[in-house]
Amino acid sequence: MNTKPVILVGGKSRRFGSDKFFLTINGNLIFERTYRILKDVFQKEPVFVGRQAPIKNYEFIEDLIPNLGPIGGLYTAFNYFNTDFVFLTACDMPFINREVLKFMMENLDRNTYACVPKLENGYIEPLFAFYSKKLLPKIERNIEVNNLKLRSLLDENVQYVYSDEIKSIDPELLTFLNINTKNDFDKICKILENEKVTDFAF
Ligand SMILES: Nc1nc2c(ncn2[C@@H]2O[C@H](COP(=O)(O)OP(=O)(O)OP(=O)(O)O)[C@@H](O)[C@H]2O)c(=O)[nH]1
Repeated sequence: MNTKPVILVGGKSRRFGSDKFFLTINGNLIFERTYRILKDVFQKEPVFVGRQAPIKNYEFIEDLIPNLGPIGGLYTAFNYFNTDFVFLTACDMPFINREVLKFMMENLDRNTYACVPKLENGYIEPLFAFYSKKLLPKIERNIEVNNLKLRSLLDENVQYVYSDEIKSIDPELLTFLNINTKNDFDKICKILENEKVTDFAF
């Protein structure tokens, strides 16, 4: 199935306090790791959505409507790319797991509107998920009424990938860790020190 991989980079990093896009771990930019995994799995260039290009050699597109949050990035991507699906992820998730992504891609139901991880506590992970182009009219309606939660797109025809399946690949569900605050960043550095992450080669 034709999928465009998208890395969201339009956030304000208010809680973190400085631009998360340029965040490095052990001297390596997090987004470069994400980019490489997406490129390998989808066999096409990912695109960064949400800001003007701060660096060369990557494709960046600005949000068509600024300050809507992740749904604005999804809306922009569907307006630029005529693919069946967008795979949406964030620039602040340092441990995304290539095999989890492959598992989702290989099991993606072509008729679903979205394919989203669902954890044991019922929590879903809309920033590591596939979205069908069929959702575009709903995205437009929701933006019009200022309903900006990605979760509000997920009320019908959703394919869930459950945590027992994901845990068999990524036992600690590190894929979904994201960095919101400096505290989160410290925790993530500790996880690396303890070598819990086996797939963290840059
Ligand atoms: N394209 C785009 N991406 C966004 C936007 N807002 C947030 N993101 C991205 O969505 C992902 C999750 O962002 P959040 O942590 O929820 O928001 P943030 O703005 O980065 O951080 P806070 O200001 O602390 O909420 C990150 O990859 C952000 O770059 C937006 O308006 N447009």
